[in-house]
Amino acid sequence: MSELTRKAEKLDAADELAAKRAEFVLDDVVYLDGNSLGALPVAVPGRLEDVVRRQWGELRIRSWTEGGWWTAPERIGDRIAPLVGAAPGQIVVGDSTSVNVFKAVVGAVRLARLTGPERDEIVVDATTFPTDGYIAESAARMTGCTVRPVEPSSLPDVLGGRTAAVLLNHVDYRSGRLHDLPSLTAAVHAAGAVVVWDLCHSAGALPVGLDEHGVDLAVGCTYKYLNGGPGSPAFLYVRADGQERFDSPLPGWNSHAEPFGMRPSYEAAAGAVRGRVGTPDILSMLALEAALEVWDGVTVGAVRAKSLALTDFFLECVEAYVPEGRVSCVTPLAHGERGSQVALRCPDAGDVMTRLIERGVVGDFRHPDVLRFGFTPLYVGFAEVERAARVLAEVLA
Ligand SMILES: Cc1ncc(COP(=O)(O)O)c(C=O)c1O
Ligand SMILES: Nc1c(O)cccc1C(=O)C[C@H](N)C(=O)O
Repeated sequence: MSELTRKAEKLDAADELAAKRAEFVLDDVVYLDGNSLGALPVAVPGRLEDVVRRQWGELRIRSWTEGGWWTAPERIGDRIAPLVGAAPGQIVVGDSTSVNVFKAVVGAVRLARLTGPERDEIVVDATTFPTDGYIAESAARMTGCTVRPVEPSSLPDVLGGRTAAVLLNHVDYRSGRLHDLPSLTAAVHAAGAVVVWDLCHSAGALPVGLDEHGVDLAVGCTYKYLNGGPGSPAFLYVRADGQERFDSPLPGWNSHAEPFGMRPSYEAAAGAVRGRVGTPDILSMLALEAALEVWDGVTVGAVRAKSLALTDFFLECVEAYVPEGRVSCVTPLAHGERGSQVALRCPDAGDVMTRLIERGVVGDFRHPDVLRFGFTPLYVGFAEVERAARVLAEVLA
């Protein structure tokens, strides 16, 4: 037994989250792609069966009221809230992340213009996941703004009296770099602008502190570290003291103060409900609700501690096993700058990932040359990490 195998055994034995793995459907594949699609929680199939057969099949329309379907977006938002450091009443679940980026960015420009009508720039993280950039472009055209791309580290240099809104990713999807949410939020506020954070790669992986750091608006998906399933609905956070001024560009009837009043004129509901649009996707939404039960008794702090230990150990194993110079690490080594993934660059990354998957180690490939490995602390163990690095070294040899 090698030294690293022994170390993995010790780390697994001391892992306080180890028992959580049994709450997921897993096999002997090393699954390091939870930053794309989280694994299936054991509770989900049975819950969906009930939702379909009893709630839909037997109760039918009654489920909207008696079964709590109508209030699911806010109820599930409140279940996500503590995971991202938000008090209740500020998060609604629904629609895709892309749609919520649209609501948040247009809403942010409208908020900024209440006090600065001349503001006409939307600043966007230059390395953003593409959908955010595409939507910011469209939001800019609709609001008479221009988009200004910037590396997050240079953000303070471009902020000014013209900045209306700033859209940033908390963790970069490709490199795994964690951006400094507290200081960047403070810089945006000092310029009198409104910030929107995309939490897709941090929600459920590390502490976010939305309320603590005074974030205005945030969006995130639920199918990565929150394990809600393929295409599960996203979430939108609107800070409590901005809700009354939040003017959604998609004011569907579900966000109306009195939706069943069927009135021709629009009056926005109070609270987080104002972020809703139309009829929620109940099957996906209630699958997500069941998936979130794995968080009972788990703190985000414990998840973060294990996440850092997993990524540290993976880097240590890669360093020990992989021939020198064969890959270079794109993810920052400093804990304060690392999300819950490790990205390694190598010229033949596409082929390498195909061969890794054939050998039971699943990560993903991001164009043009990045191998991405995501570590979900609720179900990934240290022995698996050692095995992944060992197989990677064999494939690269
Ligand atoms: C940072 C980020 N934003 C947005 C998305 C996707 O948005 P949507 O849920 O609308 O597909 C992803 C991943 O798919 C992402 O990584
Ligand atoms: N949302 C996805 C999908 O529908 C299919 C495949 C992958 C995804 C992803 O989530 C990709 C992911 N956001 C990324 O960071 O690359």
